[in-house]
Amino acid sequence: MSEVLAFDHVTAGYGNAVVLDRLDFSLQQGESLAILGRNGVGKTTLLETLIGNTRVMQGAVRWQGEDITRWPSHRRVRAGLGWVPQEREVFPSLTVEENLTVIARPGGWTLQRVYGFFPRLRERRSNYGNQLSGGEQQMLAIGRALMTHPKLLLLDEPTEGLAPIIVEELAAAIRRLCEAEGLASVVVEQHPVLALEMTHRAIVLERGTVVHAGPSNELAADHGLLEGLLGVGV
Ligand SMILES: Nc1ncnc2c1ncn2[C@@H]1O[C@H](COP(=O)(O)OP(=O)(O)OP(=O)(O)O)[C@@H](O)[C@H]1O
Repeated sequence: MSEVLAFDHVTAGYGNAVVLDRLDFSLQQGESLAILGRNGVGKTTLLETLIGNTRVMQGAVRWQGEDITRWPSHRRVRAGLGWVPQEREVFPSLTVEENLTVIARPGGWTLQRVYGFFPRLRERRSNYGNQLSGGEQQMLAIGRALMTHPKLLLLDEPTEGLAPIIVEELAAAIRRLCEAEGLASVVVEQHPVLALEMTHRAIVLERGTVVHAGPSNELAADHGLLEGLLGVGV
């Protein structure tokens, strides 16, 4: 396995406000990583820094051996970073099919392949974005990222506000994308147990820095550590 993504001592934030403080982590080819931590520790900011929406004051972000720290977002997307934002950002007045095709580029993922992956989107292909349930919107947001042919999916709280049965369906789809399609992923998730089920490795943030890094299954099995780091009763 080779390293595809690395944060080397990254200090980043918004304006003069520092949120990530000399943060280090790396990701191997095909690996999925959970970003855990209490509210406000910088999880979303880490994803925003990966896609190029923050100010990096120090350190470097490396993707497939290249220093992308100063690259604009669109260049990062072209280089294989697939962004699934927290707000889903589905276009409300476009149909499912238009949402999928509006930013599509030629490549391995076609409309039919996305529909094969999410049959529910095929059924809803003529519905407008604002007629979809939360779960369908999330599928559409992932489908839209797939249409940019990512090598790494960045998922910000993909199951937020969804019914438990949809959460299970989405978590299974995300796992399948990693295992069957070989996509790497970085997942920010409020539910640590679910996040650990979905990923190979996890890091835990506190005040913008990594306080724990290790295999997801080991952290999931260590209830005392999990509770100490995140304050969750499991
Ligand atoms: N656009 C922004 N401009 C200025 N400060 C911001 C911005 N977005 C987030 N912050 C601040 O950065 C800090 C970290 O926020 P972030 O959303 O990254 O944390 P988080 O761990 O994802 O939190 P949560 O679990 O609540 O979503 C917070 O103090 C927040 O107020």
